[in-house]
Amino acid sequence: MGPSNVLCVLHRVRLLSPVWTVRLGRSVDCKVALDGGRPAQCAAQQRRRYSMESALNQHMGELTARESRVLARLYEGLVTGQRACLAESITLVETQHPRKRQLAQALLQRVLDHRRQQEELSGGKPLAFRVGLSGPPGAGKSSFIEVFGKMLTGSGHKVSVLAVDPSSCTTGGSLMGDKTRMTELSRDMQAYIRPSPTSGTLGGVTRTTNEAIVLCEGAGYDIVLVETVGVGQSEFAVADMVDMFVLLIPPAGGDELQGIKRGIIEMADLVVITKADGDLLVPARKIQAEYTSALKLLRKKSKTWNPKVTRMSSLTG
Ligand SMILES: Nc1nc2c(ncn2[C@@H]2O[C@H](COP(=O)(O)OP(=O)(O)OP(=O)(O)O)[C@@H](O)[C@H]2O)c(=O)[nH]1
Repeated sequence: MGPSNVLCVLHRVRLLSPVWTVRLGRSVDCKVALDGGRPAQCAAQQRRRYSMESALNQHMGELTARESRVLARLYEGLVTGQRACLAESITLVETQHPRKRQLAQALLQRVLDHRRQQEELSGGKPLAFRVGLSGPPGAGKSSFIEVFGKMLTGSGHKVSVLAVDPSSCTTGGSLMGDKTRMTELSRDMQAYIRPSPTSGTLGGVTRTTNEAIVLCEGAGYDIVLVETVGVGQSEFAVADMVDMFVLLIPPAGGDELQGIKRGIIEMADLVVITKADGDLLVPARKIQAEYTSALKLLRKKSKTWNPKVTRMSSLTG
């Protein structure tokens, strides 16, 4: 058992994902809000898509010559996969400055248009797969992402990691997305790691994260991992933006099922019991059995997918 197990599940889910996201019956508003690039899966989604596009157009005032140059530079750099331009573009969408917000909206519009063209060329298949990863502090999320991310880049994927940390709103910076937590992956040229500071509200998490996802996809990253600390409301918003939501649970710490909000368990498509090695292997097995029973009691969300519980170790596989 190990990250490769998760990779297998991910591949299976990816095959199902176009029908699956809709069948799960989730609110897909967040995902569709800025996601004109995905093939329209139902009339309602299409309606939302058009209303978002017209909203974007309305907000776009006249750009100055300098702004147009900045926009062209960022767009060209982004779609040709330049990491510096991706970083600058994400900073732009995170801004609170009204004029820069307009520029960000114009950039997003161009990136969405580009992605739509790319998707048409690939026969309507979504170009990227989004995975949300959540768990309590210390669950082993960054260790898992490090190993899992390397495995994905090793099999030819381009991976971006967005670390959402709503607690950082007072400083405006992100504490959680510190690159030093994923040293190997941050050196990998096929991976891009980005803390995603928020404007402090749930709406802030939703907007900036959603827009950052769109930019990463526009820059050619075909797997987008969104990491949240499973202690607030932000993971509910993130769960709605992704194709697959993974809950990471550590084996130690007492009554784990009590400690995790039931609602988050209900959102999970895959539960991963982390640190299943050494002395923690036995408790990991026990928790795996508990979660397997707990998930059986929950209402089935999808006809095509049953949430799974697996265990892994970032140290031993
Ligand atoms: N034995 C063992 N320890 C692990 C494993 N994965 C992570 N750890 C340890 O668990 C601790 C927390 O790991 P992190 O990966 O930083 O956990 P996190 O969920 O990202 O933590 P936050 O950044 O606080 O949210 C570290 O001391 C790791 O060395 C594992 O697979 N096995």
